Amino acid sequence: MVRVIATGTFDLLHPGHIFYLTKARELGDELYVVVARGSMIRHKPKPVIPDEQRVDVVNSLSVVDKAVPGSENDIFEPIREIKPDIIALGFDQTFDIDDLEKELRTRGLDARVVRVSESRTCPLCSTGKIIKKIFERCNEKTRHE
Ligand SMILES: Cc1cc2nc3c(=O)[nH]c(=O)nc-3n(C[C@H](O)[C@H](O)[C@H](O)COP(=O)(O)O)c2cc1C
Ligand SMILES: Nc1ncnc2c1ncn2[C@@H]1O[C@H](COP(=O)(O)OP(=O)(O)OP(=O)(O)O)[C@@H](O)[C@H]1O
Repeated sequence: MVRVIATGTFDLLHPGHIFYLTKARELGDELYVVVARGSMIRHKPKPVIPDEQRVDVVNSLSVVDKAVPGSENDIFEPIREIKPDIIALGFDQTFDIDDLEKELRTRGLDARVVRVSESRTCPLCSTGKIIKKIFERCNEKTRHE
C-alpha cells in the first residue's frame, strides 16, 4: 500500500486543485492531504476560508482518502504521524526536492519527494485569480451604482 501526501492551502477550490490531487493520487494507493494553516502562510495573503472549513471541503472529495489540518509550527509533524511513502509537490510549490528530502532524512523520515509538474489551465484555475476577479466585479458594481 503506497501512501501519498499532497499539501496546499485549498482556499476556494478550483479545477487546478482537483487536477493536482488526482495526479498525486495516481502516484500511489491512498491519498492524504495536509491542509495548510492560515497562521503558517506568509508568502501570500491569508486564506479567506477558515482552516477547519477548508479541511472539511477537501475531505469530501472522492479522490482524497483523508484530509487533515497541518501543524501550526512544524511541517514535519504531520509527516511523522501519517508516514507517507511519497510527498507530492505541486507544480508551483517552492520547496526544493533535494533540500526537502535532506530535511526528511535528518529526521529519520524516508518519504520520497516527487513533483507533479503538469498544471491545469482554465480561466480561473488559481485562488488568487478568483479573488482578483471578485474585487474587479465589486469595483465595477460600485462604479455603476
Ligand atoms: C511536506 C509538506 C508538509 C507541510 N506541512 C504543513 C503543516 O503541517 N502545516 C501547514 O500549515 N502547512 C504545511 N505545509 C504547507 C506549506 O507550508 C505551505 O504553506 C503551503 O504549501 C501553502 O502554500 P501553497 O498553497 O501556495 O502551496 C506543508 C508542505 C509540505 C510540502
Ligand atoms: N492550475 C493548477 N494546476 C495544477 N496544480 C495546481 C493548480 N493550482 C494549484 N495547484 C496545486 O494545488 C496545490 C494547492 O494550491 P494552492 O492552495 O496554493 O492554490 P492556488 O490556486 O495555487 O492559490 P494561489 O492562486 O493563491 O497561489 C498546490 O500544490 C498547487 O501547486
